[in-house]
Amino acid sequence: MTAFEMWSHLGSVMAGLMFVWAMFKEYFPPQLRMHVEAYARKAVDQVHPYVQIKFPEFEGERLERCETFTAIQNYLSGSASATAKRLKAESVKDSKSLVLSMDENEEVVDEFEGVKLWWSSRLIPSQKPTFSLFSSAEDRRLYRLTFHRSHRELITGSYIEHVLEKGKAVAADNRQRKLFTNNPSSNWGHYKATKWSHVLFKHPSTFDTLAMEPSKKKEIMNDLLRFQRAKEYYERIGKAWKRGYLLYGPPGTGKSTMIAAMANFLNYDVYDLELTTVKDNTELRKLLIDTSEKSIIVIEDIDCSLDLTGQRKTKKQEKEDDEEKADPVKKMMKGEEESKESKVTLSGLLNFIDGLWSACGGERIIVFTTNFVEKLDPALIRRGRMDKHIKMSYCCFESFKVLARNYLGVESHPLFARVRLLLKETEMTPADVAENLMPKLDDEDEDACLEGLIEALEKAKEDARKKSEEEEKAAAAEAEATAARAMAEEEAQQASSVEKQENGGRGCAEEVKENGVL
Ligand SMILES: Nc1ncnc2c1ncn2[C@@H]1O[C@H](COP(=O)(O)OP(=O)(O)OP(=O)(O)O)[C@@H](O)[C@H]1O
Ligand SMILES: [Mg+2]
Repeated sequence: MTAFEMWSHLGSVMAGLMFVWAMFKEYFPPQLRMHVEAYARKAVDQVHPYVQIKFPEFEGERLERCETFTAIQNYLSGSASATAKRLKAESVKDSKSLVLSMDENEEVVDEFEGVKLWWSSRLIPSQKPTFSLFSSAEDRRLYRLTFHRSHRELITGSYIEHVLEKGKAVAADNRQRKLFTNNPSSNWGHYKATKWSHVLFKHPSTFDTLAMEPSKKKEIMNDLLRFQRAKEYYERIGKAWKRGYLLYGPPGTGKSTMIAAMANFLNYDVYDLELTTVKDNTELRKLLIDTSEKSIIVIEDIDCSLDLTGQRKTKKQEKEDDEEKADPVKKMMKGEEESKESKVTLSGLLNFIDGLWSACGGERIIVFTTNFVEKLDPALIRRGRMDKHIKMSYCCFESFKVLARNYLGVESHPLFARVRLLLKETEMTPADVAENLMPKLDDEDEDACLEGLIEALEKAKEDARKKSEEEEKAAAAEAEATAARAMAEEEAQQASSVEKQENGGRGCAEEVKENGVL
């Protein structure tokens, strides 16, 4: 029997005595009875000065697993595995490793701000009669917290909150991260259908393996860390706990790789939002509300997903609209066509980023990627919406060194000097450099790979030189053609003005003549 069960027993005995006392109290005069009652209660409190709180595993009419219970289980997993003698290993939903919790009737001691508390685990047997010696599925577990009544305020005020917060943090560290993609809304109505489908997120990219200028990389990592730790700051300034990143640069410079590295660094889920399958702004809103905290919401190639640029109608569109009004058949056909297209608008997206998102909890990062930053509407990427603009550029020597370490395991090599020079003179994406560094044959060593890369760089340099020569030639030819056109136009203009003068002279003469006649 544990110490607290002894206390509980003593408490029950005292309660029993109180009951007996109540039976006989009728025989005592009221004045005396009040005095004796007060003394009796004080005596019970003296011998049992502890308060207990129960946290059941299931709650509500539908007996859903209580989040508080799971948080306590996670919180206690550390101290339970260190001190409890009998443990239970359970695979908790979304957890990547087993959670160790104390077995029934075990007890662990915890300390908070110098105050000692006791946690125990209990099993409440099912009410239904059973002949099994083992616990049945109907049995319910609970955690019981016991503390001295003098600490009631501290425990109910801050300790329980501390336990839940820490428990959730343990769960977040231990959780299996997921990559979500949105389902077409036509499937949403189906039985058990969800707005998002997920797979386990196991991308190997990290900031360590990401090829990028070290100072730029450090800056991004610091920015992410600052964001992650800034819960109180965002609360204080009254802003939603969110941050927007715009990654732009040519294809193959590592935009998608960077998103994976961010997710691994922050331990967040990733929601890959495919805008072209989202029918309208209402659907967009529903999807975004359905995302969880600690997540990165990604919209790749934003310039291709939507016509986010010119929102105003052109003259041609206005004319078409007028024609449609006059012709109902044309209007119907256009309606069908439009319904096939995405009707998510720039304003819908901006409303979400600014307003709605702010209302649905915090710790979310949104990342937009594009190959053509200049095509984007300035309203979409202004600071505040997209807080940080990150340019992903062609491979520099520092980036190459990271790739050489990743792909070949070499930190330095005599051929590095040549690579450095060539990378300064030509533009090659990290994706192409990586491709060239990858051994093509089993027996290809680092020398062969580096030589292959040098060859590719030299070829790229030569191609770029030829291309620029051709461009120069084309530009010169174009300039020549323009000059010739301009000269021809000038000549034509001169000829027409001479002709006019001649005609004009004749006109005057005729006039004079006519005047003369008059
Ligand atoms: N900066 C980088 N660091 C490490 N690997 C990179 C980097 N850039 C590209 N790669 C490699 O090239 C491949 C393609 O890169 P990634 O998909 O990230 O490019 P992207 O910029 O997203 O291209 P796109 O604009 O076409 O989507 C990656 O799988 C990765 O192996
Ligand atoms: Mg990409």
